[in-house]
Amino acid sequence: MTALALDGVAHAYFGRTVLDRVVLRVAEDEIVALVGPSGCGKSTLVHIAAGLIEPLRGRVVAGYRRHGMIFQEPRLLPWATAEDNIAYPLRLAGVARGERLEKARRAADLVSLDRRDLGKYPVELSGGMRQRTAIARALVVEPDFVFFDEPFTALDVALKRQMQDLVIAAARQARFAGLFVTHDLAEAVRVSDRIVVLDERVRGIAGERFVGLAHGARDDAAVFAAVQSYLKEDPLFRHLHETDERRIA
Ligand SMILES: Nc1ncnc2c1ncn2[C@@H]1O[C@H](COP(=O)(O)OP(=O)(O)OP(=O)(O)O)[C@@H](O)[C@H]1O
Repeated sequence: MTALALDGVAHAYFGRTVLDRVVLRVAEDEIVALVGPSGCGKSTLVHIAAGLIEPLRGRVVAGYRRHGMIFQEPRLLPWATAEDNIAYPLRLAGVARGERLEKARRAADLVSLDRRDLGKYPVELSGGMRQRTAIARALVVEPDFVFFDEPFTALDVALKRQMQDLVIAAARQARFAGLFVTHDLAEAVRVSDRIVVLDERVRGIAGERFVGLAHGARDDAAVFAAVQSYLKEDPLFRHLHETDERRIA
């Protein structure tokens, strides 16, 4: 079953084509990472896929029922507590308060947010807790698809690692498919089943690789070895190596 299909998607800003004839499928339960150097169109593509930008040409077919979205900044409502922020999508959907809060607490448990922190306002939370709150808000609607747009880029290395584990665990537990934008190849190897490489020279997808590691076997050493082998031996990743100065590996 296909959770998401992009067919011949094209987009341009002020007449400059950024994406052209992009074809991409995401299967049910599959997490696909979109990687590529800065400016190659990753965010544009994920925004089109999520329905936030209308493509110039082509179409997006959503096979999922409900989706969540996690951005680089948590984008929380400053005047609402963590709990009310998490429950907000349910409020918009007209869910009764009791059920809303119960679901918000369950989503908070999924991302290991402490119950004691749920009554705090965003300004009282650490950066990690704010991002956990944003993840819980995406998961509260029980999505079967989640869009991630560089969600952990602003976090420090240890926290980033924790959040990646959390996504992997949540994806397995809640069984959602996802499209995960990152410029960090190590992150792509850790969280995804398949890595799709964007290249601005082809205005779209240059190629893809399945991550041949079992989910339980993605420790630091295995991820590092996979990244090194992609960068050194696989021509598909050469332009990442050459052009992305923000690369971590
Ligand atoms: N709203 C916009 N108006 C004009 N140009 C834009 C707009 N958004 C993106 N672009 C341009 O389109 C290209 C692709 O941008 P996009 O943000 O999709 O790339 P990206 O791969 O996500 O980059 P990064 O990794 O730096 O976030 C870039 O050249 C960017 O400058």
